[in-house]
Amino acid sequence: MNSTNPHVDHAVQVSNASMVFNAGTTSEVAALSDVDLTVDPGEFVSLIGPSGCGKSTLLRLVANLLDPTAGTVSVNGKPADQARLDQDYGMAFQKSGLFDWRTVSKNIELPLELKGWDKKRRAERAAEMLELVKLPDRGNHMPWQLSGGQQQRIAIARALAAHPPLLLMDEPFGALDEMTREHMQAELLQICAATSTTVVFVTHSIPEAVYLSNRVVVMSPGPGRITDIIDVDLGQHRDEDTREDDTFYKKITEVREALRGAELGDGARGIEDR
Ligand SMILES: Nc1ncnc2c1ncn2[C@@H]1O[C@H](COP(=O)(O)OP(=O)(O)OP(=O)(O)O)[C@@H](O)[C@H]1O
Repeated sequence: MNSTNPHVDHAVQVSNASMVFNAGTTSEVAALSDVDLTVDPGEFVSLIGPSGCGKSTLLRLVANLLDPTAGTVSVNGKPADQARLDQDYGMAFQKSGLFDWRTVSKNIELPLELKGWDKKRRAERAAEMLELVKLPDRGNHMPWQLSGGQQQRIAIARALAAHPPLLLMDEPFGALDEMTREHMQAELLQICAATSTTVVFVTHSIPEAVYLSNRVVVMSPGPGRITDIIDVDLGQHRDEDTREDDTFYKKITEVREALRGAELGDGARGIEDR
């Protein structure tokens, strides 16, 4: 299944991290300032906040796509660069990032190839993942023959294919229609529960953050920082009825109020109430 080390206390630990782009120039941006965030193994944590508050930057630090200008980031108990080399996480970002010269199946198989899986096992897992994202007959298509939402589902299938211990997701469901989005949310939760996968998830949708998460991290811009962390406990077995629960609505209100508090004077740009 996955290689979560039960002796590792934290899946992700970000300590005193700051990120300044273009330091010392007229286009200097303090994207993150003094961010501390610890994510436990098996937890689902969402990052929410207005456009430009540093959500993607924080996720990119965890993925070791950026190095912080100050502070440290560790993943699975190792420095972030080592975790990247060890392929300790899967990623699904805003843009699908599929390779146009590989078929859909070959895209999904890519992380499995890197892990040395044999051809038969790779093909079986790719077929399983295509079923999961409800595109069972698209394996031999090229990515550019699919719609934007379908490409995004394939990117999610690829991120999940190797059942990595950690998933880093940046608005992965943003391009999907509402029904597919809710279906993917439910599937993601099931997979994560079955495989004890930890998830750090960036979203603009308050209900999505509340439905999925154990904790919702609220951020604010100028410079990007964490202003609130809200615990959510909707139980293990969330289903469609969960979305009608009083607790669900209460938590949505709590997150909305935390965002308002974080954004006083900055408006609620980019936050969806759906
Ligand atoms: N490579 C970069 N070079 C310079 N500035 C950057 C770079 N990447 C991000 N920034 C700046 O850092 C700040 C945080 O950006 P980031 O993309 O992390 O925000 P976000 O909260 O994910 O926004 P959105 O919700 O719009 O996706 C922004 O002001 C952005 O312009």
